[in-house]
Amino acid sequence: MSTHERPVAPAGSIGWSLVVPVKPAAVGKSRLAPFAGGHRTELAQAMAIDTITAALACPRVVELLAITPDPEFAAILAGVGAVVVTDEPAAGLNAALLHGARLARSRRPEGAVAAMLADLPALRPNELTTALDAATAWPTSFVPDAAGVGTTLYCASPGVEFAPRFGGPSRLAHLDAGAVELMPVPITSVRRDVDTGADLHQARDLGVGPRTRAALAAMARAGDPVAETGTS
Ligand SMILES: Nc1nc2c(ncn2[C@@H]2O[C@H](COP(=O)(O)OP(=O)(O)OP(=O)(O)O)[C@@H](O)[C@H]2O)c(=O)[nH]1
Ligand SMILES: C=C(OP(=O)(O)O)C(=O)O
Repeated sequence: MSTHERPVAPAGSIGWSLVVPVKPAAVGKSRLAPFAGGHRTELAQAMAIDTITAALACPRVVELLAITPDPEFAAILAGVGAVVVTDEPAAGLNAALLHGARLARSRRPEGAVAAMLADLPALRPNELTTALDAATAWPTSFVPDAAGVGTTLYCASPGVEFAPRFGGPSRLAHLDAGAVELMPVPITSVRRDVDTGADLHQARDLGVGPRTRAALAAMARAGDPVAETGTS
């Protein structure tokens, strides 16, 4: 467990265990390769660290479990305050999330559990608070990604089965499974996932965290077109 100082949740609010999956940076964010070139690994790591740092600043997040098979990156994530979990059973995203959620519930049996993707570099802690507070009204709920196709946050209230269906058109998969779409609430930064150069431009305009800003500056120095002009 980290000894990092955490914001204090107001009395009466529900605390969440947040499970955040992170692929090894060397293979993750492959769709950014055409735009980030040699900076892709650095950028993928920077976005994950900014996402996790912002989530840990949300007072509703009691514990953040980062799931990664990458030991070097695990040490960095532990350094910013995450509880690091190994990627088991190494059977893809939803299996890793189920593993993380089981562990979260073994640590906090009555707790609420959510899964959030690690590619939200403009995440605002107060907007995550808004989303998690809205989620407390429903057994299961989710936040669609900015494109309205995927999902960035999936939430299961205390005692409710945690059954994430991330991957591809997961908005529809979560709706089909009976999860409630948390819209419309002002949570632009929770929806702003980054898969492409165009997404990166949008996130930069919203305001990314310091690690991502530094990675973009390094890309700009190297003459990367997205970092310099925002074109994809
Ligand atoms: N621990 C873990 N995290 C995963 C796994 N698959 C995906 N993720 C994470 O889940 C989120 C969404 O992943 P994807 O969209 O599949 O992959 P990506 O790395 O974001 O991007 P692409 O390589 O361009 O598909 C990211 O935070 C990934 O790091 C997995 O098998 N294990
Ligand atoms: C896995 C997902 O996200 P993406 O592939 O867009 O990162 C998803 O939206 O379910």
